[in-house]
Amino acid sequence: MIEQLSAPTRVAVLGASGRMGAEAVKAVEAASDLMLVAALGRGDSLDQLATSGADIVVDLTVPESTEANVRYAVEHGMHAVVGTTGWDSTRIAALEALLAAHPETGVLIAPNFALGSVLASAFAAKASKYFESVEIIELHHPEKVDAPSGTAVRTAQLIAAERKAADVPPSPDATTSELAGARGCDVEGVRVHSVRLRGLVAHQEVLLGGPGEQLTFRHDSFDRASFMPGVLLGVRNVAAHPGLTVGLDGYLDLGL
Ligand SMILES: NC(=O)C1=CN([C@@H]2O[C@H](COP(=O)(O)OP(=O)(O)OC[C@H]3O[C@@H](n4cnc5c(N)ncnc54)[C@H](O)[C@@H]3O)[C@@H](O)[C@H]2O)C=CC1
Ligand SMILES: O=C(O)C1=N[C@H](C(=O)O)C[C@H](O)C1
Repeated sequence: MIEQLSAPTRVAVLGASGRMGAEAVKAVEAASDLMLVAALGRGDSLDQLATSGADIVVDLTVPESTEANVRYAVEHGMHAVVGTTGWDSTRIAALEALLAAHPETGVLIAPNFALGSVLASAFAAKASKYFESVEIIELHHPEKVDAPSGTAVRTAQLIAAERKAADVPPSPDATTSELAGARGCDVEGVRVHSVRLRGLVAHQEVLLGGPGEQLTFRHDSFDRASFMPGVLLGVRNVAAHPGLTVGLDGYLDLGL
């Protein structure tokens, strides 16, 4: 009997010469169920996506271009797995409207593809309602162009939602005099501090404080290889999840 093999999923990577894109190209090439059909960089025409016959576009570019890239993919019937930062509420709303007109298309926006990071953020959010105080410290390599990190914004949003649902008051803070930036920035009521330091890749601590105790959730990506299992998970699952999914946890069974 001849075994019927299913055709590999055709994948295009945008931002293929970047730190993440280059790693994603290698990961797709190494996966026997996937076929890399396009690897595009800045200045390449998006029409190469359509001519490549890609089923799925992986966007690892820059905040200025990611929205147009994803719009092109959706309008041309391709699913998208997006790691690029910069997806604020206005962009998300516009993408949701676009997807409503393309109900069979899936888009995953994953602020962080590292499974440990996704877990740390989810656990920290769940725990945060039991503590008076919460602050986030994110630490990254000095080439990073945006601050705070997309992961920190997402973590703060998850924390804020948990604390709001549980009627937890704002974190106590008596500061009345401040050198600008000393207390970080405010993301939905959560203070976020950004460190940029040579030698780092991507790291985050969520500090939870209560009377006489502290609980810290820390995650470290020491290498961009840490993001690749999540990228592949996204690529393999996005077609089965039409509409917009924000956060890789949407494809995981965290039981939280
Ligand atoms: N979700 C996640 O787990 C992770 C997300 N990121 C995010 O991914 C993005 C990329 O990060 P890096 O690879 O470190 O940056 P990078 O600067 O090394 O790479 C970005 C690449 O995109 C290219 N590019 C810019 N505009 C383009 C366009 N219109 N079409 C095709 N290519 C274009 C640039 O020339 C560059 O090669 C950032 O937003 C970063 O925050 C980074 C690491 C992990
Ligand atoms: O630019 C980076 O490097 C990273 N960007 C993402 C973010 O902003 O959260 C994910 C990870 O932290 C690495």
